[in-house]
Amino acid sequence: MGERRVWVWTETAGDTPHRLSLELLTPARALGRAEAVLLGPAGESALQKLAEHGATIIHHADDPRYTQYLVEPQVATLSALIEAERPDLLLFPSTPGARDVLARLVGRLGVGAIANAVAVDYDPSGRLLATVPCGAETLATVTLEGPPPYLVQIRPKAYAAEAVGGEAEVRMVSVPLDEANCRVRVIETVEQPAAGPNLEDANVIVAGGRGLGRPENFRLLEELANALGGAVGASRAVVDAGWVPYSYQVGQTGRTVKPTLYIACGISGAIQHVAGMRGSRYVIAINRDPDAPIFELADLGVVGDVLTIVPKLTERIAAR
Ligand SMILES: Cc1cc2nc3c(=O)[nH]c(=O)nc-3n(C[C@H](O)[C@H](O)[C@H](O)COP(=O)(O)OP(=O)(O)OC[C@H]3O[C@@H](n4cnc5c(N)ncnc54)[C@H](O)[C@@H]3O)c2cc1C
Repeated sequence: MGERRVWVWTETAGDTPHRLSLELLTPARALGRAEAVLLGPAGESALQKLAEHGATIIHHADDPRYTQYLVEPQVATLSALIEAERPDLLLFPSTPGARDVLARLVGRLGVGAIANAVAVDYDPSGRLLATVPCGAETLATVTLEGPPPYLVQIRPKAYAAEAVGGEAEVRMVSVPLDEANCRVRVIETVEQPAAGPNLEDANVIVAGGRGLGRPENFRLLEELANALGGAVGASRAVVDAGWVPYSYQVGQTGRTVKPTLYIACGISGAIQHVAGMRGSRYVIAINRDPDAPIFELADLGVVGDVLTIVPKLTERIAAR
């Protein structure tokens, strides 16, 4: 058997590859020959960055319609490429766009896919193994039956992006783009301004839940986060209540974060919340209910009123 071909679905943010796609080049390199697929305009620096992170081949198409229209043209071209080249494994980042592409590929190609994986590997017999969290405490190892290609979507920060240096051959994709697939046009994109560091990049996250009582009390978390150089996150309960924007939400239907320190303030610790922050190195929980599930996972638990404890903590940290 020749070297495995592992493709990484690449999205770009501005003129740089999305950080989550760069992360996936790390397992791709470990499992075989890492190749990137990038559909849409991209500058030399984006291609260079992919090469630096270990892509040896970049399948690239620079037609602007790939980004002017939602996923259909990308899916049509990617499935034609897969049929023609038969890669062994495709890795997708956990972005909304990649989720959409993955689901449509499953329908088009009739193959299975694994979503939400935190690790991917092959066993000595060549069987694909992916590790997937099932709830807060359990990790399952799953595989895909049948012949490749296998499709696996990986969670953020499951792997670290590594600039290993290197050169890549850029192969321009020759699949013609069919106008019939250009049906859903992007009219406008609006970036929601976020204060403080991006949640996914933050080393410290101070997250708040319904225990804060009122939206105005999020100010206390902002002050603590500022003192620690961190970002503010939230549970879905308070996002649904309109206290903070969706961009703050941590959990199964929000962001997956992996900071060094996660301070959960007035958050009960529902499994859907824990799914998004269980990878945090240290967890401090402040909750007035000593039986709150969040304490099962916390390295340090403080039983008490978050509205009293957080300002004191901020004061002490700011005084240092
Ligand atoms: C399909 C699905 C997806 C979901 N996705 C997500 C998701 O992505 N993220 C997410 O967070 N949730 C998600 N949820 C919702 C989740 O199940 C919980 O409802 C939610 O996480 C609860 O938020 P909370 O902890 O803020 O509120 P609560 O569960 O109401 O907990 C509030 C906590 O605050 C404590 N408290 C109250 N007052 C104080 C005080 N003064 N001081 C200290 N502590 C206090 C209470 O003891 C309690 O533990 C999802 C649910 C479903 C069904």
